[in-house]
Amino acid sequence: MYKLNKKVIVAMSGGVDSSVTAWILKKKGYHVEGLFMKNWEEHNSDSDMHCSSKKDLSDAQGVCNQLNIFLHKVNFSFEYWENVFQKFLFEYKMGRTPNPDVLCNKEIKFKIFFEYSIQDLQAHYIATGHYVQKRIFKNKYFLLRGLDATKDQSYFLYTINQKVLKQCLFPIGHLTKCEVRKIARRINLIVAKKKDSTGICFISPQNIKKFLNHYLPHKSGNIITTLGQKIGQHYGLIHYTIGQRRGLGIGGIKGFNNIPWYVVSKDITNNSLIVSQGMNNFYLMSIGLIANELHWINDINIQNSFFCTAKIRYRHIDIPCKIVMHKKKQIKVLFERPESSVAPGQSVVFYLSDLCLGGGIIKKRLPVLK
Ligand SMILES: Nc1ncnc2c1ncn2[C@@H]1O[C@H](COP(=O)(O)OP(=O)(O)OP(=O)(O)O)[C@@H](O)[C@H]1O
Repeated sequence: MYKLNKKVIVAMSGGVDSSVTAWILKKKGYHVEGLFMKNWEEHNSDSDMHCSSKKDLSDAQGVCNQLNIFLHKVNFSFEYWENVFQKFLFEYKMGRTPNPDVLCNKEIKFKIFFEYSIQDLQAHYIATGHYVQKRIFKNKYFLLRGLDATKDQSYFLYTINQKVLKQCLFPIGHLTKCEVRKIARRINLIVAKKKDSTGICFISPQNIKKFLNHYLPHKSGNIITTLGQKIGQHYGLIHYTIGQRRGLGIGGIKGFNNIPWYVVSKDITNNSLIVSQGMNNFYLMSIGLIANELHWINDINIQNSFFCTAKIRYRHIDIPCKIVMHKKKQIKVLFERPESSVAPGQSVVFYLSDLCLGGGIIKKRLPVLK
């Protein structure tokens, strides 16, 4: 018997998380169908640049056969190209560090994937294998961090809205990755031992440099210190991010001590990379930031200032902070103590304990006063 005759479309990636998600929902009695989406056309890049969506599709199909559920396939590569990829490239071109996973969730998974499932496939819910949790209180929906702190993905989902959250299920959010793998092994899923995906949705981290080179004009230029001394050459500003230490190739320079060098800013006009020594150097430290493109999951009155914690990038610790209104549609985030390596373009996501409040895009950092 189907649970209350409720139909759920599970976003199946061919990975272990979404496969266990489908199994859990089926076991609970929902009418489960899978949906695999293709977001990238191979002819858009060299064949060795992208990870194989063919293999993922065949894994998703294999799991659906095992679980005896139907798998739909849909191609959103046009929408991905227009609404995610173009913005991703533009942000890189402007010297910022965008987060494609945040954009993909906002524009694809929890927008057109959602609409397609609810409207065209007439589902009551969609489900994904994200490590996040959902709660309902007084008819309002809340997004919580995943129970497994090492896998929590709420950072990537802060743009979700009430209407969508209402119809989303996250069946593995209260489990650890270890438990999910254990379930997969116990029920003999063909993907039980498949490696976790890393990096941008469709491209491995090893290929990101090659990939950006393929799409963006770039030229080498000078690496200069904050005092204007030329100390090396970079191979295209797009390849560097604020706070980056590795890959600069400028160790052991005559006249300088051995403290490591860090990227502190990019001078787009002069195509120069500005560096300074030490992770906590003055040029890298910020007392806060300005954020725009704000999204709040629940009603929050930002006219009044409030205290919470902020994550300035995925896998960064929570920073205690105060939020105050800045200009229209912008907020000022003031850290409890100065923080290193705030990178414009990244998302800043706010929490009250495990509750994800929402977030925005880092527009600029607020430097410490000299
Ligand atoms: N190509 C795809 N088609 C359908 N759903 C997808 C696809 N890629 C990702 N998803 C959905 O988004 C969720 C999170 O994606 P992410 O890329 O973070 O994968 P993951 O954490 O490695 O999960 P999985 O083990 O399921 O691949 C997946 O669990 C799945 O529900």
